Amino acid sequence: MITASKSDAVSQDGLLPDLPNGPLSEYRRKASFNWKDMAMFLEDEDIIAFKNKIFSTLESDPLFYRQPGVDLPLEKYRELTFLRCKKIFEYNFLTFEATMEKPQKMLVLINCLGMYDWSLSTKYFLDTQVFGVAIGNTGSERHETILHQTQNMEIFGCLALTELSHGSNTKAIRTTARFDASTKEFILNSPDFEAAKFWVGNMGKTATHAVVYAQLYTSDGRCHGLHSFVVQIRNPKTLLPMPGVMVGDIGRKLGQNGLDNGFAMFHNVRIPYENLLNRTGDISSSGNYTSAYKDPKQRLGASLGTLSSGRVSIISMVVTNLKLAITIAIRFSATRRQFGPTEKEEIPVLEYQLQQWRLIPYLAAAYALDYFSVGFFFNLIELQIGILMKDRSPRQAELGKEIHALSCAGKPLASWTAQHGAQECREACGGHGFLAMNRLGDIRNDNDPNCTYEGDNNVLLQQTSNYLLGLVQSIHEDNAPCESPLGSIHFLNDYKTILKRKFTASTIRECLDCAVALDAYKWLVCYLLRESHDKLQQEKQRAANDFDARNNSQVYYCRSLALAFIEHTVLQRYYDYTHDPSTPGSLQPVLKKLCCLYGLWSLNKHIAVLYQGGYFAGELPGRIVQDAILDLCAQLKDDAVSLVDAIAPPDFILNSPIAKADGELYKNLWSAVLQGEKVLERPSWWPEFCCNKPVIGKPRSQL
Ligand SMILES: CCCCCCCCCCCCCCCC(=O)SCCNC(=O)CCNC(=O)[C@H](O)C(C)(C)COP(=O)(O)OP(=O)(O)OC[C@H]1O[C@@H](n2cnc3c(N)ncnc32)[C@H](O)[C@@H]1OP(=O)(O)O
Ligand SMILES: Cc1cc2nc3c(=O)[nH]c(=O)nc-3n(C[C@H](O)[C@H](O)[C@H](O)COP(=O)(O)OP(=O)(O)OC[C@H]3O[C@@H](n4cnc5c(N)ncnc54)[C@H](O)[C@@H]3O)c2cc1C
Repeated sequence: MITASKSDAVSQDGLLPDLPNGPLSEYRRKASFNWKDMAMFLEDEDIIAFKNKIFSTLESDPLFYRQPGVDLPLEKYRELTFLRCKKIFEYNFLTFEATMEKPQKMLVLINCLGMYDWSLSTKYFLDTQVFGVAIGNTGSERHETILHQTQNMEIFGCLALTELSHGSNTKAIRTTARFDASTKEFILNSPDFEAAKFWVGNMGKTATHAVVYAQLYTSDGRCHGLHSFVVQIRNPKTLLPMPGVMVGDIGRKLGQNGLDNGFAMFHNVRIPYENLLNRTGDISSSGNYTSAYKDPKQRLGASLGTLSSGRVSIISMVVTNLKLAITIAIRFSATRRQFGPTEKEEIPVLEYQLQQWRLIPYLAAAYALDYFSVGFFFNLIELQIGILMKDRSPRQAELGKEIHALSCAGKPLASWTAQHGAQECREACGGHGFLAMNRLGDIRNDNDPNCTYEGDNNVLLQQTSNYLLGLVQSIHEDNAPCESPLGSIHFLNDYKTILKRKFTASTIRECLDCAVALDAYKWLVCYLLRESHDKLQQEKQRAANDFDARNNSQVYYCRSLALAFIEHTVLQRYYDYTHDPSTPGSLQPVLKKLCCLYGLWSLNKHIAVLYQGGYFAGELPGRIVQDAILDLCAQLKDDAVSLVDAIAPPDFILNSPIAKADGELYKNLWSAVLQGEKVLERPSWWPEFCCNKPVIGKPRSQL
């Protein structure tokens, strides 16, 4: 193990306490790097100190005490989540000034609270950020008071776009907001129960205000499309519904049950006309409608633009889940022994090639996607600054489009990777992975809706492929370069040359250079772009309309294109980072291995297309890619424990007895089981067995 220099060690020790000795120590000794060096490379001192402050505050507050795996009744869980949310307001971990100084702290706070409990994190951020950002992005100065009221919890917010019968198809939202010139108000109506707002987080029990998306009608009866409005739905003094509002809770979900998702119907609800969030379209007091966006399609895009910030943040949230799950599975696998070369000696299950192949690629994915998520968040901040500064330059517009395209594929890639990873980790921990107290079930179930909310993954991917297909014309006209603010499409300028390339590596050793996977990805994206474009043209000739043509070009074409494109982007960014000369020499070898493993493992899922399109030929490419994956897993297995140590939260936050930092798997699990409520008591219904014996074959009357 390589150790830190003396001065580094001093600052590290304050921020990153030593991990306890125990059954994990052997793996820790075998690591090729110092986990503290890694932790301090991944995040700077200020961020680590900020995380420590959040974690230690929660741990020392009795309100945040919890027993692993305890299933609270719904009402109790909602109440507790609300009380904790209120406490987060009191702690005020992140002031406005601190956010402005270092915006990424917002993401850190979302994730730290999420690591503790996602219901708490989403509750808090739906109010303070999702509601707040929607107002900030699409409103104007006249809405500032509402933002202030949110910050000190005078009011509580939510974002209501989805309706009972429409979610993805936002154009078809049916709630109406009609301007009444006589009173200078909008009147909101839900035409019927199918147009009730539905699924809205915080709306079930707590929200007093909602950003409501509705079709705007002027008094001449013209519809100007989807706009957003601030609507008061409950009285903040009583939490009772406002006149004309029917609001309720949609009930128990598959996860995140501390959060109250709700519905609302509006019956002639009057709001001042100033409550229109007027960035994309405005109405004068006399009722004249104006908009800078003449094209209704562009206007729709602009009013939905605010969703991008949620999607970008979700990428980081799901990577956090992957980090939690993989920490649990790796620590468990390093301490769980099963079978061995001799009857006397059993080996940790992490020593099995099969276990390594199931887990270590997810560890690599956690590192690569984490890096992407943070960098991409900075890109979002740049976009946000432009929005707030009212930047109307072409670059700002292009940045919005590129972030939309990347987030519409980034969220699917990351949320699915976390979802599959959490399930693999659950199974990798065998039966103990299925015990609620070990938390893998909660991680999986709380992660799951990320595949759906802020846009269904499969629907969103179509936005990314649309963006790429829109570039085909410039690609064919050589004098119109493919350019974008973040550079994600620059490589398409070499489209024609890239398509002529073939896989040239002939040994496993050559494949261990990450550039091999990166080159293959460049070819894959170009190939899928060409094939998707051709497929779409063929379908257009065959199908009755463009709608059918597009739908029939998704499977194996546009969908794969969007995923390959985002995988390429993630890999390219991670490659540049791990190969940067400023990356410490002591960490570079392990980081490069992670990069290479993530690249080859992801690429391996496209192997059929690589053969189909002729980039791979013969049995060698497929074989050496697979052998290289196994080789990298074997090389990384002694680093795996230290790699999770560098990203794991403290035990109190991780909250999984099988994965505590001391590695005392059995002692911790046994003690958690014995501390369970009534664990050694006979059941209260014991006489049902002992006295009231059944008469076999004769059910008793229930009366
Ligand atoms: C600092 C931050 C902190 C944040 C802190 C986070 C905390 C995190 C807690 C999260 C907790 C979960 C909270 C769940 C909250 C919900 O789930 S809210 C509800 C979310 N609902 C959705 O996302 C609905 C999904 N559907 C849609 O967004 C859109 O309708 C679709 C599917 C993207 C487009 O549908 P369509 O009718 O086919 O329209 P389409 O013709 O493709 O689009 C029109 C144009 O607009 C453009 N466009 C559409 N959307 C956009 C956009 N967003 N941007 C730019 N352009 C766009 C299109 O690209 C297109 O442009 P052109 O191609 O014409 O140039
Ligand atoms: C936990 C949770 C919290 C939520 N919070 C909020 C919130 O705070 N505010 C809010 O407004 N909404 C919220 N939502 C709603 C969420 O945004 C929607 O569920 C989401 O946008 C998907 O819409 P939908 O449920 O109507 O699915 P649908 O659009 O009905 O999709 C159903 C299925 O059809 C497929 N499909 C649809 N269209 C196509 C197509 N064109 N091509 C191919 N397949 C297609 C989809 O892939 C999906 O599998 C939340 C949802 C959940 C689960």
